Amino acid sequence: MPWIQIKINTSGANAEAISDALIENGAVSVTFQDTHDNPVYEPLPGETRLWGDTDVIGLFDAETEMQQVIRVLEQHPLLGTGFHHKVEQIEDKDWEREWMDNFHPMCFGKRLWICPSWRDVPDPEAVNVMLDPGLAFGTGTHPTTSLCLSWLDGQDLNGKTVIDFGCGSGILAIAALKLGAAHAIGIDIDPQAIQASRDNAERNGVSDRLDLYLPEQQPENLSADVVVANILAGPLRELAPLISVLPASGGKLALSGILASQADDVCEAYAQKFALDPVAEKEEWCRITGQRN
Ligand SMILES: C[S@@+](CC[C@H](N)C(=O)[O-])C[C@H]1O[C@@H](n2cnc3c(N)ncnc32)[C@H](O)[C@@H]1O
Repeated sequence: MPWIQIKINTSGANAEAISDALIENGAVSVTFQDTHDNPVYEPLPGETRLWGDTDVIGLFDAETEMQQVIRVLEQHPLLGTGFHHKVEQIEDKDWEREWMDNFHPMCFGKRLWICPSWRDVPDPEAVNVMLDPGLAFGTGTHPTTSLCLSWLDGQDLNGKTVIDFGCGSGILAIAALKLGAAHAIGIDIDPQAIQASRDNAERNGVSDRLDLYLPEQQPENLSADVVVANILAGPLRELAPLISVLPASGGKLALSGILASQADDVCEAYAQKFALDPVAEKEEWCRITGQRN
């Protein structure tokens, strides 16, 4: 079946918002592509973001009234009337392959790389996590995952225990183990996430140091030196009584999945038990970190 593709050139900072607008207007998938086709995005030290010049490519069903979609997109504050775009009809292809071709190794912080498991590592001396997200969330391309990865890279994790609450692909737990943590626990409500985390742990040779649980299987009185939870603001607030007691006294906490506009609400739910750091932001998302009293 043929498809209609719209390609919009933008900055890396605006790419996620434009992707959301395409999905809201009926795109069945959206991919990001470096406009200049660099095989590997090389961020400046300490910087983690999409390419400066990014093509956002939305794929629509062949029956879609594209002129109507374009009229709606022209109302978007980041696009405007007559925004620059290219529409073309394309033949069906192997979309899984297409997605894999567009997922490149990415660097977070100073030493951590997330590498698609089907690619070569750019730097064998770095801390490399080989990842295939399968059906789970967590490739590193989302700002919330990226905020958590760069925070983990900045921690001294040597010999520490880490809980990854909402582990998805296992990306944060596995990164923590590769960065020196002795033991990690991943928890997720989605059995496919547990499976993806297990596969990725094996791929990275850390499965003997990663325990995975659905919430109902989770042992009582779990505690760790470091806890990361990249879920959404609502569940983070709701689960604050449970998540707050996971870090041991003096232990560290990082929360994400939170829009910057929701930061105050989430901070309020954790402020009693934690000395909170300044909130870190990336695009419209943020990360809250702190140390347990
Ligand atoms: C945004 S993804 C984060 C995945 C990965 N940790 C990352 O940083 O990319 C959130 C994950 O949390 C899981 N999740 C959502 N609510 C949860 C809950 N109440 N308890 C445990 N996991 C939850 C979802 O199934 C999903 O895999």
